[in-house]
Amino acid sequence: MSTLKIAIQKSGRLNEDSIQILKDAGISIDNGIDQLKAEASNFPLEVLYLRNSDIPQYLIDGVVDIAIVGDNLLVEKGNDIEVIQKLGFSKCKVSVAVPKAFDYKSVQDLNGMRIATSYPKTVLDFFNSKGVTVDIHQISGSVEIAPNIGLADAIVDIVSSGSTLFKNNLKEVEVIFKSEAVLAVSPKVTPESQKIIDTLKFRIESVLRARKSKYILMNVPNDKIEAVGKILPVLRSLTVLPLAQKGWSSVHSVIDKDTFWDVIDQLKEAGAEGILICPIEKMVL
Ligand SMILES: Nc1ncnc2c1ncn2[C@@H]1O[C@H](COP(=O)(O)OP(=O)(O)OP(=O)(O)O)[C@@H](O)[C@H]1O
Ligand SMILES: O=P(O)(O)OC[C@H]1O[C@H](OP(=O)(O)OP(=O)(O)O)[C@H](O)[C@@H]1O
Ligand SMILES: [Mg+2]
Repeated sequence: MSTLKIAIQKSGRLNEDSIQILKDAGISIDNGIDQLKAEASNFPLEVLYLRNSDIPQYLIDGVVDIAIVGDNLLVEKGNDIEVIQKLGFSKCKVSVAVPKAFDYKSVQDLNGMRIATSYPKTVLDFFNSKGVTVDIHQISGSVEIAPNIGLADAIVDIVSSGSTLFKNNLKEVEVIFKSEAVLAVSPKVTPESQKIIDTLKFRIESVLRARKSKYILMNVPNDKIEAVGKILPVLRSLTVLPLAQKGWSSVHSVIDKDTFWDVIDQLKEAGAEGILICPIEKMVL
């Protein structure tokens, strides 16, 4: 059987979450601290630990079959590298920011200005689409300092909490797009590798689904089950099991992790008691 080659970031913001998602998908690998390559012990997968910024080119060349990479880098690369799964971590925005004192009204205000960035193609495409001409200064890091040292009038960089902008006296004025870590596939992938990719994707989907959900159990008087059932969004139907105490049942379901506090209040009002919320490890539909 052939082995799938996957690229993940060697060190940085994506490294730990990338390894964790593979582990949660049942694949055991080392953390890449002292090595550039590792074989999974229980899945046909070879992991290459690379610089995030080098990964799009490795995908294009077919050096790796698949990768976990920041979507912003695929956008910057501009080739049609297929994204098969958004992974829900390393969420950020690629934004335009200007000094706080800049009286910004619209993107036209940046016509003829100098923009510092690590993402020149993204910047060019964005301003071209708005009919605005800018002068791009490409730098590879510490972009937010550029306006303060007179290198640029504005910047395009990654924004997450906004604290780097704040500390450098800048304000976000345009969000070009939102990014997160994604699973991307090489255009040169072979049919044999594709089969392993399908298995891996299936596992990762189950992990992501489980991360979004909680398992909920509660005791409900039998005459209130219908009312409780209306509150619970269920996969197929509720699981209802009789309790030792006559007239009561144990009701089980799956709920969205972000909304369970709201749902719990409604369930209590509808007559549910002894509510338990548990994590779900995997969820296969
Ligand atoms: N502050 C942030 N919050 C959330 N996600 C971020 C943030 N900064 C960057 N990211 C996302 O994480 C990815 C990796 O960022 P990181 O700073 O670790 O690496 P890098 O400087 O792009 O990479 P490398 O040195 O590996 O080439 C980025 O491409 C982006 O998608
Ligand atoms: O909005 P915030 O939460 O402040 O995050 C944004 C900052 O995070 C990233 O830098 P990082 O910390 O990865 O440093 P780097 O430039 O050395 O990669 C990015 O380049 C911004 O500078
Ligand atoms: Mg960074």
